[in-house]
Amino acid sequence: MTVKVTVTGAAGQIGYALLFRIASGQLLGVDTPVKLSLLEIPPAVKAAEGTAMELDDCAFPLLEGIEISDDPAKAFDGANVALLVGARPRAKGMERGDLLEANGGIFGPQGRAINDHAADDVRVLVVGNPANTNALIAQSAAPDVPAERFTAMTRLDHNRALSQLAAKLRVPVTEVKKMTIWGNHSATQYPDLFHAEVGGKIAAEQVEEEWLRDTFIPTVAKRGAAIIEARGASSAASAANAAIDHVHDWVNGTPEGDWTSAAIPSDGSYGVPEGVISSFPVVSRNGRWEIVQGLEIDAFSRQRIDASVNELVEERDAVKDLGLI
Ligand SMILES: NC(=O)c1ccc[n+]([C@@H]2O[C@H](COP(=O)([O-])OP(=O)(O)OC[C@H]3O[C@@H](n4cnc5c(N)ncnc54)[C@H](O)[C@@H]3O)[C@@H](O)[C@H]2O)c1
Ligand SMILES: O=C(O)C[C@H](O)C(=O)O
Repeated sequence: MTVKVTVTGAAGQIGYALLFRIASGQLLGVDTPVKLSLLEIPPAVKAAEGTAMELDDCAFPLLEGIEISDDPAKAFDGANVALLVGARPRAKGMERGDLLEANGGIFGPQGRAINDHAADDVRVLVVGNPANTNALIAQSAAPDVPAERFTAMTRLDHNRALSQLAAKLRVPVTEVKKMTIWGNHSATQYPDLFHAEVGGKIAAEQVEEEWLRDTFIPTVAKRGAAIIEARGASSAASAANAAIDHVHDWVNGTPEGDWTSAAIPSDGSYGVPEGVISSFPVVSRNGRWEIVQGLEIDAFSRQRIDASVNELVEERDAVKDLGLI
């Protein structure tokens, strides 16, 4: 059956890195035909049309059609997968409240359009920052869609953590298992090496304590800013790659004996207040994310998880005060 994938911010740099991979079958598998729906704001529709021309020019066997719109109701009509990439970036002099409010004006209406027009099985991944709280805004505007279908992306942080650890221990990334990113997709996130394993042994026991605390955690947590500094623009191909990984695993399942990271609505696990969209260790079974249960959390990890979750609670309270949820 053909799957309709809606991508917002389709003319942006992540959109450009994402759409061709979706159309080639990397999002859902090489047996699944896709229809793409591109949502943009009016001044960027022409650029989206240009990208659509290039998609046509690839003659992808799986790509059954492309629609372009500036109307969320049309763009999400019948969507099975919604990738919410377009967001309002922080401008000079903008306070955090202004940023949350500006994004509320995007993710509220998009959430409502998903509620009213998307397919019953819609799965939503929010990439646009601040991703966790934007996902919460969209979710609260979509009361008829099960809350668990709204997720935010921390898979890029997860992949960054895999790569940093593998380089440190000089092993292939495939040897690193059970990595976890906890909390917010922000500099407070906590990449956890106390449950990660390399060669079947706990990763934290294979690195120096100082490296873990003073190099690994800040390198992963501040990698987004380091990329902006180096490239002069935020991560795009790696962000698109992580979005592909997230949806692919959500739909197709995570491998046995391992887990991944995704920001999903909390059920109260690990002391994270219910409803907050926080990153957890997760597996996907039968098309649903499940939080990995029963991990022991020591004092070091507890403090860091709490710091990031507190930031999420503050963001939630701020958007509540603004009437956005
Ligand atoms: N979660 C993550 O790991 C992660 C990683 C990298 C980037 N990001 C975030 O992803 C977002 C997109 O990044 P980018 O580099 O593609 O940005 P970009 O500026 O290149 O593109 C954003 C696009 O979104 C469009 N847009 C804005 N408002 C829209 C709306 N209401 N509806 C539809 N489209 C809209 C813009 O016209 C633009 O084409 C940013 O918020 C960025 O911070 C998140
Ligand atoms: O866009 C950003 O602020 C950075 C981005 O979220 C990233 O992690 O690369």
